[in-house]
Amino acid sequence: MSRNGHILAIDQGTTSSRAIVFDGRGTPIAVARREFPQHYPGDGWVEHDPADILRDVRAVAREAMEQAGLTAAAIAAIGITNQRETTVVWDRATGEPIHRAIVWQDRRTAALCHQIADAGHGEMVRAKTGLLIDAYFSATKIAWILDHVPGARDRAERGELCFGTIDSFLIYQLTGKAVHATDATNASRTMLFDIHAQDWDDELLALFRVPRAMLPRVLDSSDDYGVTEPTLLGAPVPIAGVAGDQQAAAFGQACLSPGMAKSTYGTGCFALINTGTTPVVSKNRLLTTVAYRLNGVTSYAQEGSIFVAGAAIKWLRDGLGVITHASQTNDLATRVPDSHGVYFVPAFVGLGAPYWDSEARAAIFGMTLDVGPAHIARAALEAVAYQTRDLMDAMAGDWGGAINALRVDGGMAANDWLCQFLADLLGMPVERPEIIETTALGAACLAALRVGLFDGLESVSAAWRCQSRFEPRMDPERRERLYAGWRDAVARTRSH
Ligand SMILES: Nc1ncnc2c1ncn2[C@@H]1O[C@H](COP(=O)(O)OP(=O)(O)O)[C@@H](O)[C@H]1O
Ligand SMILES: O=P(O)(O)OC[C@H](O)CO
Repeated sequence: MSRNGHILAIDQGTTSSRAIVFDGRGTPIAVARREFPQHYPGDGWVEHDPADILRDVRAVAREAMEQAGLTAAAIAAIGITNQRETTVVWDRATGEPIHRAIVWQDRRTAALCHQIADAGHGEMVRAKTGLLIDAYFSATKIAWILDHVPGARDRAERGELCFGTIDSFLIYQLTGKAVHATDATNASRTMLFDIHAQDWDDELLALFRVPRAMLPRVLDSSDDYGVTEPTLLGAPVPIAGVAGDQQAAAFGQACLSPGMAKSTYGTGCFALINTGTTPVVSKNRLLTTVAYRLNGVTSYAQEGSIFVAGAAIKWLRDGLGVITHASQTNDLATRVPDSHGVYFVPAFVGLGAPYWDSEARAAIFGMTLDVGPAHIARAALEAVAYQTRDLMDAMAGDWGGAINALRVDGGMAANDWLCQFLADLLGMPVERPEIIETTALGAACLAALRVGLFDGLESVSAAWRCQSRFEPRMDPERRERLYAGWRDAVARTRSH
């Protein structure tokens, strides 16, 4: 951020809510974070209590401001970024949710999705939304709430209920119920939004049985989202930037021209490549999605979503007990010359892109009696790199042009060994930025553009600085041999 003024970024994620204050040069000066409870009320069901989310977002926003020693007068704007697809339905008059939020990971509508796909709607959905019919996206989650909360469907038809992803729910609440809006990146994850026409689509609304009256207005990612209630920070502050977290990360990584790619390693892994103002339809089961929309002009991305990355490391810690801290995997991996032929396919909740096999389950292959914790830890890290290679090969096939480097971020990107192995396996440089909080930075940049702290996209590129660059070192023969072993292991976990 080139001029005076600070930006408050709110990053509402799957397991925690964060608020980060950025100074005028885009440097984070204060961070507050709270974890909140996950609810698993059924097999494959995952819910969040929107009241927990709202309470924590308010709290972390104030904590970050206090830490930074700032009042609302010093904040030029707020940027919001969020876990995507997660669905909230609330009462327009009171703002009260009528059900807990159904989280993106929730599989309860998988059977409904199979039915809709079997009825032959896949092509139409794909052509309009860029998505594959899957329980991951919001559409069938909304329908589920309308079908299971008594009277909800009629009330939704009458316009008494609002639907929103988490961004939209927060905007509604933080503006004192004044604004019901979302941005184009979040809309593109609902399976109800035509990414070419940039509008909700009647054919999709009819197919998924979602009344138009409950939908938010779709604005640019850098836009006027109203002002916060004075009680939040002591005075009203404009909300000026909004994007889904993976799109915000790509923006914060300055992936602003075609062919630039990022991969975020948190609970899951999400790789995005900017394809410019032309949406590229994947031949390799990747998603086409909105990267950002500025001044009414849409930039698109291709996305590969992997459901388990850091979650496998968490499982080594909490499930298997072979480590006490995730960062120990770095040392364990260097303690052995290789994984001793062990492959760990972390399909704990099925496989995402490019396989989309929700019935596949995790497995560890190739164990002999001399395999120890270091080999397993190494295999778990390697799996993250192999899955990224799956995505990057698919992207390269669709994209056609050169992908010169992969920019990485997220909690796992702190692992040097992983970054080096990733570069080796991709045969491509891997770049880690100085500011690892790229998701929040992206939301801050979007807000900064709107309120004039940034002049244009060049300022976003200038704010990105490389901290470490990992060059590929592995010989190609070894790289391909290792990767062939992974492909074989994946084939053995597939459900069909
Ligand atoms: N040094 C590390 N090496 C490997 N994995 C790590 C390391 N640090 C964190 N992780 C993993 O990264 C994840 C946390 O990343 P984070 O970006 O905070 O996730 P999220 O935003 O999805 O909650 C955890 O699953 C953790 O196991
Ligand atoms: O909250 P995260 O970082 O796990 O990201 C979740 C994604 O947006 C889901 O699509």
